[in-house]
Amino acid sequence: MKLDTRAIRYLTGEDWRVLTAVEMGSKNHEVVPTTLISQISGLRGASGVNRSISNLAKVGLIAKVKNAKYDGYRLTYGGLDYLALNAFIKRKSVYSIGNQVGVGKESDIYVVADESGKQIILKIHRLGRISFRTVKANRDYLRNRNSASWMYMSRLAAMKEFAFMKILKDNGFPVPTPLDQARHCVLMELIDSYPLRQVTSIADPPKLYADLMALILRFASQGLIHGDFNEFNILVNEETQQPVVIDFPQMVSIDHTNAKEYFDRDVQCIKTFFERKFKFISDDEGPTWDDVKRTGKLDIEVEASGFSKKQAKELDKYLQQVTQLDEREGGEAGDISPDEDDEDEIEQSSDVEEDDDEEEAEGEKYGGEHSNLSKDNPEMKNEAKTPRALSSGV
Ligand SMILES: Nc1ncnc2c1ncn2[C@@H]1O[C@H](COP(=O)(O)OP(=O)(O)OP(=O)(O)O)[C@@H](O)[C@H]1O
Repeated sequence: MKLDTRAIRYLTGEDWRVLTAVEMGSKNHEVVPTTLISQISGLRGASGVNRSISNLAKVGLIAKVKNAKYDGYRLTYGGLDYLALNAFIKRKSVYSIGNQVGVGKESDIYVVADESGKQIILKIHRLGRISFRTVKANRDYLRNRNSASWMYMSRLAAMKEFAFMKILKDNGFPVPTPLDQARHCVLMELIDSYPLRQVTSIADPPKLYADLMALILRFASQGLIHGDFNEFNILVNEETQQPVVIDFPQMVSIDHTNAKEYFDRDVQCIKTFFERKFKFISDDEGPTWDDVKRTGKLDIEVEASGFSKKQAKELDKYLQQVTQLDEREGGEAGDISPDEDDEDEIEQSSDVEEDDDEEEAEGEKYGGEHSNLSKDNPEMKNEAKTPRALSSGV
């Protein structure tokens, strides 16, 4: 799923209203009927609405869907991306967009720039991209019998990530500074470092190991467990050797039912990695659950930030299902975007751009591992220094 922003500057005010109407309509309609789009958009005259619908479908922001009872449209990931970007542009958080620098299992990472030209990171959450070739019942469950569920879950992941990053940063943890959040997207400080997995020179592995274990304990003392603390989510600066932790949608409280399991897994991940990569085995066992002494309660305080306990539970339930299914499938869950997954329902009209080849190629690229495009392709990193302006006005 590529972020193609070429059309953003050509959308008219009416197009934006219609796009927003499709988004609103999809909250309770899997396929939003044209009449409803027209009604929500508040635009007078069917011709204007139809023109916008056709414009939006042409650039793949909405897709026509044939339903048993009626025809209508649904928002695509591209459409949701545009809405989020537009919110950032209006708030002056984003001015231009650069290159993709990372692909996670459930997100895309881009370098963007604000109005002053400062480079920042845009993380687009894409939950539901991993769709499962298992029984349809699983897919239906994951989607809550509603295609809007991938949008909702991706938004929850972004909200959670932003809320946790904020409270962690405010409390002196080494995490990127969170800058803004809209829909399923988060803006954050760009850390000029590579994931530990890719860093070639670690001057003092025992020291970094000790620092990371101390960090796991420090999180826990504040009531939190990262839950995915591994060589992909720890960025290490090659000069200073300082770690910065990223990726928070799976963070849990030390009071969570599976807290001990997650804590032990975080510790074990670091141990295994250091042994494999640096042949380093520590003399001591590393921190255990018994070492955790609560001195703070960021897990409770974060609830006041706009990401509620109820939302945390919903996301947690979804992520647990995904993990279980992934394990059952031996980690070979297919990478299929919601856009592609609904393919059989989509009318293959010239109005709808569905680039299947591209999706397949991307699926291979993810291959269960992260590929940091900037590291592999230095040219891309340079290109990212001249992000493309998004809005026409400026
Ligand atoms: N703030 C940042 N600064 C620099 N690079 C970043 C930043 N955030 C993410 N990245 C890059 O993007 C990659 C993916 O980011 P992240 O781990 O947040 O995505 P994810 O989809 O949650 O990954 P996962 O597959 O672990 O679920 C990172 O490995 C890193 O290379």
